[in-house]
Amino acid sequence: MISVAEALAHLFALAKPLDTEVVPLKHAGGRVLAQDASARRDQPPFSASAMDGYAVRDKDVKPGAVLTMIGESAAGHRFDGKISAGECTRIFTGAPLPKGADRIVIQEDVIVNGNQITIGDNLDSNHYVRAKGFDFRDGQSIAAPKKLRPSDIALLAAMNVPEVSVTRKPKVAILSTGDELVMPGETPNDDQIIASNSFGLYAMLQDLGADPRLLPIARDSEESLRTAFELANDVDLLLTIGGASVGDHDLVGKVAADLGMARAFYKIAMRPGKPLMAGRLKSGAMMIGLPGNPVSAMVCGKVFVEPVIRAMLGLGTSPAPEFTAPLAAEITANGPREHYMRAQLTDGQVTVFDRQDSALLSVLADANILVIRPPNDPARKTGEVMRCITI
Ligand SMILES: Nc1nc2c(c(=O)[nH]1)N[C@H]1C(S)=C(S)[C@@H](COP(=O)(O)OP(=O)(O)OC[C@H]3O[C@@H](n4cnc5c(N)ncnc54)[C@H](O)[C@@H]3O)O[C@H]1N2
Ligand code: MOO
Repeated sequence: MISVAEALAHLFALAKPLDTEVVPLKHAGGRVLAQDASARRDQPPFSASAMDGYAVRDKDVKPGAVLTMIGESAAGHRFDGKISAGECTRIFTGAPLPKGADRIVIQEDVIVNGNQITIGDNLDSNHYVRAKGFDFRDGQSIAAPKKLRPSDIALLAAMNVPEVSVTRKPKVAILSTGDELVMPGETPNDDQIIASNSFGLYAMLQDLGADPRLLPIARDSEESLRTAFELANDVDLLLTIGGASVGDHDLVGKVAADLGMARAFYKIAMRPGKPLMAGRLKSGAMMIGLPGNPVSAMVCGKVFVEPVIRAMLGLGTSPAPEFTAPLAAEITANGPREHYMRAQLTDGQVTVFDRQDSALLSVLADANILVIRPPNDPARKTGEVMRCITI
């Protein structure tokens, strides 16, 4: 059995960044920017008022001073003239600052009488002017690679960038295997259960910005598995679930090998997740064979599939980000496999759940972190600091 770190290194060797495509901005949220995007103008493109009030010359501003209004500057409609000594214009938020003006006095600070204003006694020192290029300059860029958040999309729009180059979404097929499985909503017989982790992985992949597809459940026969593998000829990654262990009906490894899969590894010193396998299929796609136990598949999704998808998206090769936090209660020694334990982080303290069987999805749903225990980690006392990842 290889270590988790060795398995990740194998996976990163298989997962190459995908090609790119150009998409309109409204479809770019959550995608990964593949080429730097540069502003096509200054923002604001002119010195602009930050408030509703009066555009004035700073040197004319004194409590009690009377200024004559010679026009108006509104957003989208600048005042074309020039302000001279003793003059001002009405101005609104976002409007271009007229020539000659270098300050806004807000309307709350003046008394208006016809076309004259009198400056009040309680002025603040703020000029309320946003200089040309105050937000960003023409040519300023957002550096790739970057997963585009809503705030990035707003910035790109302001930069007058209508479309961006992004990494293609990885196409991922999810294949559940087993005679015992039916789809949610179907009527199982007495010996059957509902396929679950396939749906959890589908949601995880959607969140990551991949393009997942659920294949029909394959039965525990070589023929059914072969047919299902063929349905995944066009994908970047095939995730199989179950049939990975040593039982008589665990046929995934054999069928994959028969179909020409070049295996990178099988079995890792990890709990849950021991029978994980990976390799390259004849089609060129990557395959990751996940263990069937629901929690094992989901934990392997977090620890292996998520970094693989990030690598395919061009976001680099790094494991799930870790942090540390102290234990709220003691825990017993770990066994020989690196253990990813379901736990709850509350008020900065970690409570590791007692029940860690890899069939317990309810315990996974109650957890908000996984605590990582190295092989043979000794018993740990309250307050000891543990490595954790968010789930
Ligand atoms: N003699 C041994 N037995 C087992 C070993 C071992 O080393 N020696 N390893 C155990 C470990 S650890 C794991 S993990 C499991 C993994 O086995 P498989 O990957 O072959 O998975 P299955 O046997 O097909 O299924 C296990 C379990 O999970 C349920 N399952 C499968 N797919 C789904 C799905 N899509 N949704 C929900 N539940 C699913 C399945 O019904 C089984 O209950 O092997 C141990 N055995
Ligand atoms: O390695 Mo298995 O995934 O413990 O249940």
